[in-house]
Amino acid sequence: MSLALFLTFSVALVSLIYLWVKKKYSFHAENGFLYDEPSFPFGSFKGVVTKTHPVYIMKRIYDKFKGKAPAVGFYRLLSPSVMILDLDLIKTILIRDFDNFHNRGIYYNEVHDPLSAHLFNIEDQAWRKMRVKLTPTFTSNKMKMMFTTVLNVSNHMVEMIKSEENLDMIEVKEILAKFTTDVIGSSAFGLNLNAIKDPNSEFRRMGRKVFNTNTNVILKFMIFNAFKSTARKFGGRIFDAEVTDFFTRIVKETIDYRLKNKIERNDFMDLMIKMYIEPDENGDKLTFNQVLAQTFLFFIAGFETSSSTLTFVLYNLALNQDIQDKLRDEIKSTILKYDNKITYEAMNDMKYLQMVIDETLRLQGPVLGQIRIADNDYQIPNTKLVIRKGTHISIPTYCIHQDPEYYPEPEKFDPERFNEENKKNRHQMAFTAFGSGPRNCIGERFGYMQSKIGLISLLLNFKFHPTEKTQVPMIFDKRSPILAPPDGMWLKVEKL
Ligand code: HEM
Repeated sequence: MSLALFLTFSVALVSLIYLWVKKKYSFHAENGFLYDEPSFPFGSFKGVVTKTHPVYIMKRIYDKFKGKAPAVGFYRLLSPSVMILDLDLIKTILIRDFDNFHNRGIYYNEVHDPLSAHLFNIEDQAWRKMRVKLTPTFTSNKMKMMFTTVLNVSNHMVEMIKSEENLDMIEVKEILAKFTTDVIGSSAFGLNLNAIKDPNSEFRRMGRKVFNTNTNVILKFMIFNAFKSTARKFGGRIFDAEVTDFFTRIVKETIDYRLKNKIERNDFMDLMIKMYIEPDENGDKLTFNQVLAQTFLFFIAGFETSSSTLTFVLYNLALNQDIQDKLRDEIKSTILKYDNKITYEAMNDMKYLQMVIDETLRLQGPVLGQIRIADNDYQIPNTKLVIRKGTHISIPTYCIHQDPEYYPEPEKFDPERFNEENKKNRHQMAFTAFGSGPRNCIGERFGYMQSKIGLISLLLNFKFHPTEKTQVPMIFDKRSPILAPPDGMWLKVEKL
């Protein structure tokens, strides 16, 4: 090829790419939306992971456009997204018009990446059927049955902390992650994992592998999501072979062992095994891969969210000693009322405990927001704006939780925001740490229960203080998919 031909070809190619990108980035303008000016190739997310956490980018967009329109456009790489700013519209999308917004539009690949085809990601009828099947796992009755198992695990955690030689500077995030790993291991897999005591716990290592993502993994996830059908065609996998093989082996061994020894434990695995071997009223059974994916989801959804919540509760209590003392007093006096026993009923009677957890979820809730995808074109009520079919929708939970219109002095930790009266006077959508509508968090009860049990045990035995390594103010770890402290959570622990 001559140089002139080569140059002509290159110029033509660059011009074509330029026009294609320009067309992509004109989507919101063409649809009449206010939008955040994108820059190639990250769209609105320039500097994500390398410089900042996506939640700060979302907050910049929210603060700039809130009050100017019910919704604003932005771009994830080249894909258009719409952030919903108005609370009434959020309610309409999540609840009233749920039929048009029932999917999240997240990449999954049943064939090449079976772990990814779980309840959080799957769509349409497959999601509906699975949600109906899994809902009975999380009733109050089921929680009550698992209560003692969780309490036993939390007692192990207390013993482990007591045996530490130096309590002046302890990294509590890792201890709490081991606690919730053991809780999920025992309640979902029926295994006595002992990650708390075992520094080489395989389960904990797998958990770290899934959540301690690096730039490559996050970029891969963004690219697969931006080009879903191509990624599917080429067998794109989010989870690496080691994680897939580990969970496949554990689930298979657990099922085989229980079936062979006729073991029934009334836990999550039991329910899955029943759905695996017994057809439902339509004659459908779950496949092994379906069982595998849901069990894996319960593991990843269950341990990191709750351990992160617990980590931040301890952080907030260390920085607010008066609130810590008040909460400990409530725990002690409530237990006295219940024959000096920590019971399911006593736990549910601790109203201040609930308020402290909710205020933590407001300030540092692990999940940044809710996502949905528009099934069909959708005209935003009382406007001419139309959200086009296939557009990604973002509900900016973190930004709403930080909005001074709903929470005056938003950076202040104040559990009273969640007393009955304040809750009643606030818009229902101003607090959505567990999402809302038919696709909300299915594990909410379990998340609260393990967080509460962990806190009751810890506060009865220890007092928590900040150290010089405790970060104030908190700047979230830019590499973490959920909100997490950047270098662990270092606190001083005083034995009581
Ligand atoms: C403090 C703890 C937790 C928090 C803050 C939390 C938060 C959330 C949020 C915000 C969503 C998205 C809801 C939406 O899009 O409307 C979600 C979904 C989900 N969560 Fe949780 N979660 C927690 C604990 C758990 C636990 C313990 C489990 C299971 C053992 C769990 C399982 C799930 C599942 C399966 C979904 C997807 C539901 C669906 O698509 O139908 N979560 N969670």
